[in-house]
Order: sequence, then structure tokens, then C-alpha cells
Amino acid sequence: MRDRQTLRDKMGVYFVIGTQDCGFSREKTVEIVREALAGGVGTLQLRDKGSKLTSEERCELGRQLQELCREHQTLFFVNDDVDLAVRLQADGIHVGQDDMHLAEVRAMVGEAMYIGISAGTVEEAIAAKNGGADCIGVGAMFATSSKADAGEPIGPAGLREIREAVGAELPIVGIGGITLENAKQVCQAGADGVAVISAISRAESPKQAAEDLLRIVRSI
Ligand SMILES: Cc1ncc(COP(=O)(O)OP(=O)(O)O)c(N)n1
Ligand SMILES: Cc1nc(C(=O)O)sc1CCOP(=O)(O)O
Ligand SMILES: [Mg+2]
Repeated sequence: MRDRQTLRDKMGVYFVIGTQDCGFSREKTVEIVREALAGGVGTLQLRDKGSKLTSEERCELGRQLQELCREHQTLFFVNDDVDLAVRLQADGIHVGQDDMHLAEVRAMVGEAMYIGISAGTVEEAIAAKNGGADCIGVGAMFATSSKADAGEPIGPAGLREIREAVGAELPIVGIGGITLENAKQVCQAGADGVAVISAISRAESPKQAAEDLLRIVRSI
């Protein structure tokens, strides 16, 4: 069953990944995820964008990653693809402002699955909270090359405003351009954790990068 405190605890280091971040290689994606999980990633999101995988192959990759997550007690989220999340019985689904509406997602996934929503403004964050979102991904925090349409960075000040508006209870991760150098600022502004792609996927050691991020998040 969904539990807000469990979710908050698991969102310290939230790794978002798809084959597009790993040279379109499934094997490389699995290898990086394996390392990242060993480093303490608490939530993994499969975000396969513009990939060369068929839907069956994407489902198979999802199953593989979900199995690895289970071995590490890591939450497994699917990005955008509500049907895939239902098929895999993922722990969570993440949707943005241009994706399926929250109420429709809830009707499709049932009561047990976490729903994460993207928010870049106070209005979006309040709407997500009032609509029953379990957590929000706030961004873009900083400039990012991992998402072409990420929009203008809102910085830690933007996240702080959102935290003040939604209150202390709703789990929040910052996302977009987060690195070992700026992760502390994101948490100091009120985030429960950091969601990253490149800080882990492009690190020389994804395991070390995840460990370092977790240490920073836990230091706040
Ligand atoms: C944790 C988290 N936060 C935000 C996003 C971005 O979602 P969205 O705005 O729908 O953009 P895409 O990821 O679909 O390109 C996310 N994926 N995860
Ligand atoms: C997936 C995603 N969503 C964003 C948002 O602003 O909602 S920014 C982003 C990309 C995050 O990648 P990196 O950690 O490499 O910057
Ligand atoms: Mg989306």
C-alpha cells in the first residue's frame, strides 16, 4: 500500500534512466542501473524516450530493472507510460503537465500505485497536491542537457516557494541539472531528495556518484 513516509525515505537519490542516456544500449542501461542501485539509489524511474525499443522490448527491460530494484528494496517507477506501469505493476508512475491527467491515471492504476507529478510553478504544485499526487518532481532546478524542453531553471528559490506553498507533508524531489556540487542547495531549499540522470549515468563510477549524492542528501 502507498505510504508517504516510505516514499519520502526512498526518494533521497532518485535515478531517472532510459536507453537514450546509455547509447541506446539495453545492456549498458542495465549495467549502469545495477551499479547505481549498489550505491544506494532508493527510487528508479524508467524513462525511455524516443528509444529504438519495441513496446515488448521496453516491457522486458522494465521487468529486468524492476527485478534488480526488488533485490535492493528500491522503488520502481515508470515515466509517462501508464499502460506499461499497470502491466508491470510498478511501484509508481510519473506524469508531467502534458501527460495523462492525474485523475485518469489514478483510475487506471488503482489505489496501490504511487503517482508522481511534475511541477515547475506554485500553481502546478498546489494542483498536484489537491489532485492527490503522492509526490512531485520540481524543476528544472538548473540548466540541463538531458531534456530539451525542460524550460527555464527555477533554481533553489523556486523550489523553496513551492515547498512553502504545499507544506511539509508532500514529498518533493528537485530535478534538472543536479550535480554533486549543487545537490546540497536543492535539499536546503526543502527537497526530500534529488532526481538525476547525468550525475549518475555519466559518472565514471555510477555507484560512487549515487553514494556521494546520498551522503549529501542525508547531511541536511
Ligand atoms: C521525478 C521526475 N520529475 C519530473 C520529471 C519530468 O516529467 P515530464 O515533465 O513529464 O517530462 P518527461 O520526463 O516525460 O520528458 C520526471 N520524469 N521525473
Ligand atoms: C527528466 C527531467 N525532467 C526535468 C524537469 O525539469 O521536469 S529536467 C530532466 C532531466 C534531468 O536530467 P539531468 O539530471 O541530467 O539534468
Ligand atoms: Mg512526461
